[in-house]
Amino acid sequence: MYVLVLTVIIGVLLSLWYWTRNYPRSPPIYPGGLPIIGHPHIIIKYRKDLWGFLQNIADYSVENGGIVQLWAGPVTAYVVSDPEVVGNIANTCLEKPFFYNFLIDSIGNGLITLNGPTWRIHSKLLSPSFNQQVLNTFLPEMNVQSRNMVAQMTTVAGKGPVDIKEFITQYILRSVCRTSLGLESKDQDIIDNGYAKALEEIFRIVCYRGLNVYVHPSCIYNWTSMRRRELELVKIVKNMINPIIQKRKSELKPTKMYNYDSSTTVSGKFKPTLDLMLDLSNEQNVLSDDDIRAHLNTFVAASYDTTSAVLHNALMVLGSYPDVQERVYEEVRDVFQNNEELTKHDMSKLVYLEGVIKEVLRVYVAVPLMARKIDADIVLPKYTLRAGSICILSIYGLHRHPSWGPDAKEFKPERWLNPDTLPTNPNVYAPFSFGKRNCIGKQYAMMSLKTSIAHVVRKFRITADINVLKWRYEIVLKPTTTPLVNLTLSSGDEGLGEVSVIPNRTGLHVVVVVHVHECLQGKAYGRWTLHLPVRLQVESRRRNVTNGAANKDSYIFTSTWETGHR
Ligand code: HEM
Repeated sequence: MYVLVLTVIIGVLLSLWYWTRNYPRSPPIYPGGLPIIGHPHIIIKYRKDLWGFLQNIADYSVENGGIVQLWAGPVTAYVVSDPEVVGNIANTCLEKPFFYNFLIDSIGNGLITLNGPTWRIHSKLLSPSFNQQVLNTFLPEMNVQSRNMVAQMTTVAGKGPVDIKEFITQYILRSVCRTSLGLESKDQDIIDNGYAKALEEIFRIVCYRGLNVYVHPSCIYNWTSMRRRELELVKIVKNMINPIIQKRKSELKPTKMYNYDSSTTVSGKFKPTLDLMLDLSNEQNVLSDDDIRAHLNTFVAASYDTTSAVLHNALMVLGSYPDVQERVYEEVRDVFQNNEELTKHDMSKLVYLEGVIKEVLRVYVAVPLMARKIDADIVLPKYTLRAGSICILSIYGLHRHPSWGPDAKEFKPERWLNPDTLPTNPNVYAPFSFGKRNCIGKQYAMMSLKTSIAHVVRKFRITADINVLKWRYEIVLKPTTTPLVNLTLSSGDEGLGEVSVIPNRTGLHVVVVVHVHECLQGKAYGRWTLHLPVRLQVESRRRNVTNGAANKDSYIFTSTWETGHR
């Protein structure tokens, strides 16, 4: 009798499973799924190379008409790389799936995790803090922080292959913490040593939980040492950020500086995002202290990993493609001229650099996947995506879509210079997502990347090889090994004093006086690119470089250029 009942139950479950998986108009199923359980065992098998597994699924989706289906028990997920379908879902499904909630427990409910009408209201309220007029006021701060990063990099220039990650992450953190929290330089330690490190670790824990199904249920997760550590970190973050909010509140109240117009600024330079939020909380009573803390944490967390990964990739790419680097250098030199800082007008002149950044974001995509919850059945020409399922949108797949042409996988910044060489369908490019929930910080990120890359390229010649790197998935794609770069000081026309060129038997004997920048004093060695008023052959090589201090802030370099001509 029992055997009969058991057989009937198993039979019903299997039929249910078969029916739901092969629901009429269901997309193709990714191979290897087990009845009822689905695909989790494959994730466990590939846990050491999760990115390899995710790439396989994305490729399978491209090869099978742009959609593929997977499941874990009752949860169905579609991986979509068809540009039309991705566009449709990004615009119509605005809710995030359950695993985004893991972030709420730790950093609060900010724009990334909010759903429904609250997201709509907060998103509308916060967008003014990222409009172009406000971003322009952040530019001087980005220049200052870029110069600090360059000065730090100078200490390792000429010392062979080095790891520059710390300089990059500090640049990103300091700029974003100062522009969003309004922290002054004296508070630098709070940023460098406490807040950011705690947020970074929280993010790592949340990411681990998201990728490991067995710690999804709170009843299990709450008993883990990971959760205990997470709670400690949450406390650290709260204890740091609450006093900052309270202090700023008390500073602003007496002067009634709340009204958010871009002319009133903290320390006479810019107005941080925190001020806008305090204004909204004071005048309109719409944001609580908890909301403010959640939004600030979200901005720092959302920008830190992403923008530093892209900046790192961009510098690696420049080091791997010397011709591209040379062209960026020429453009940057023309735009900077003799100035120390880039202005808002300079931003639009850095056309080639913008192409390079866009191509880095396409080929070395920072956020390769994002997810949405499907709230009502979506009927597509071939398939129906069922309500209650999760949709993984493959940005990685879009960026390799056949409409990019046969060279889709190649790094070619030139394609951005001529609109005719770009795909006609705009949906195949989405490094910052698209639709209504796209990245609020995308202009901020572009401005920060342009400024920092321009400052670095102006000062250094970079050598690296990005093609040796392998990648791991942690929401943001990161290299599995430490990427190393060679930095060599270069000198453009800035700082260049008198130049005398004396022809000799083998070529040209060049004597150059270089006025050395403050931060380079005592370290002016390495290779210098000299842009002479006369055009030398490309194959010119410089040798016999000698240097000696002429006075406090200039050096004399003498060198012989073999031109092959006389
Ligand atoms: C190169 C750097 C960046 C990249 C590649 C990037 C990418 C993305 C992507 C793909 C999303 C969609 C995520 C999803 O729907 O699951 C997103 C959302 C978001 N990003 Fe960024 N981001 C970058 C920089 C920034 C910066 C600098 C900030 C803030 C200062 C920021 C704040 C946000 C926020 C708040 C959201 C959630 C928007 C919403 O749902 O309303 N991001 N970003």
